[in-house]
Amino acid sequence: MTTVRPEILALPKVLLHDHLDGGLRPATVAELAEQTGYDDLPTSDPVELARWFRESADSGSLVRYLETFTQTVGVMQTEEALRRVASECAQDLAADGVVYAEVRYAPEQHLEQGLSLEQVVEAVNAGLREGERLAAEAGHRIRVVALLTAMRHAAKSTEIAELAVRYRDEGVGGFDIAGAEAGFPPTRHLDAFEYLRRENAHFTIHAGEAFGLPSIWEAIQWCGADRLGHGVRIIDDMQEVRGGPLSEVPAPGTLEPGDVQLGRLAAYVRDRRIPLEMAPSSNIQTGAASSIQAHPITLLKRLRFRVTVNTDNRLMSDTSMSKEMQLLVDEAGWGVDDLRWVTINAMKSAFLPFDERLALIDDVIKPGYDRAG
Ligand SMILES: O=c1[nH]cnc2c1ncn2[C@@H]1O[C@H](CO)[C@@H](O)[C@H]1O
Ligand SMILES: [Zn+2]
Repeated sequence: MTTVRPEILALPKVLLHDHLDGGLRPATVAELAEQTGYDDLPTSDPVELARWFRESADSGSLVRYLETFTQTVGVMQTEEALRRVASECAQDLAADGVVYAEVRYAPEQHLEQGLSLEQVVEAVNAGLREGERLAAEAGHRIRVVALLTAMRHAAKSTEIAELAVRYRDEGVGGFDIAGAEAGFPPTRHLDAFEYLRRENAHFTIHAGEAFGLPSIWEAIQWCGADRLGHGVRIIDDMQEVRGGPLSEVPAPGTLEPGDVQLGRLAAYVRDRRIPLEMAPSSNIQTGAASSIQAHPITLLKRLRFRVTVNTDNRLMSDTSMSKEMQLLVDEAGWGVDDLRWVTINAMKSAFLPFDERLALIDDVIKPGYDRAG
């Protein structure tokens, strides 16, 4: 059990990778199931439900981890449910000190009871706006932008990319692909990515989580991703100077920068400042990393890759931005300066216009960290 210290809770945070359908309050899952007639939940007790999600997601396999989303997606099939989940998401993030968040979800997964893609996007947007307003009334200012995800095993990516462009001035910041990685390379969706580039739109790709370097390479060099979802496996393209591949070093997080040599792809990712959206607890659950102490994020930070800290799925990992930060402090030797650095990294990497990113850095993030001393 991680105990979050008040100093960490008070820090301003920026969250780029958080799934709307991975962040429901357990009590809301139970209530929505009741209201919408969903009867497949393993239990309706919120405490048991919270444990069920965490334990089921703890499988060490991305595919089994993803099975738990059947339950959350199952209760998010009406406008009212989507609006409520989005509103609570914005409020929960704000209460955790998050000042800017990009929250993603796959509109194509919310059509089971007859909603259109547009109704899904508009219901989520209405909920996010309501959540921002309620958070501000409670004394926490937050800005939340939606990212639209297409599922990599499906064939809707061009349609979803068009949806993201259509709503880009109404609360949608960009596009993503997610789902099981092995067998579904990002190049399957090349048409969608080429369309987005022609439209000057932004996108991130889940890559290098369950699957290795080829998926990272495709995401960047074929698809042109602005950012990588996770990208943990980039360490497979790094060598220990005197030894073998870093992926075989038990605790790469403890190596010094001088001990490490980068391959061409890793060097490219660092040279081009490609943001890595890492989520330590989630990466342990899916088997992409073995522990917080051994997580490559600490070495990558020392090597000055553009790393960011994220929650991925707060419900499945029983986590929050504050908990992820506290874990890195307690188990990987991070200090407040490191947290400040990754927070500014994240804000620089946001799918928001440059002047707005700068304003949040100068007016909110830096003063917040200065106050923390
Ligand atoms: O870590 C992850 N890797 C890949 N896919 C994911 C991860 N977390 C969630 N999703 C998938 O994204 C969908 C839309 O939000 C979720 O329904 C889940 O299937
Ligand atoms: Zn994710």
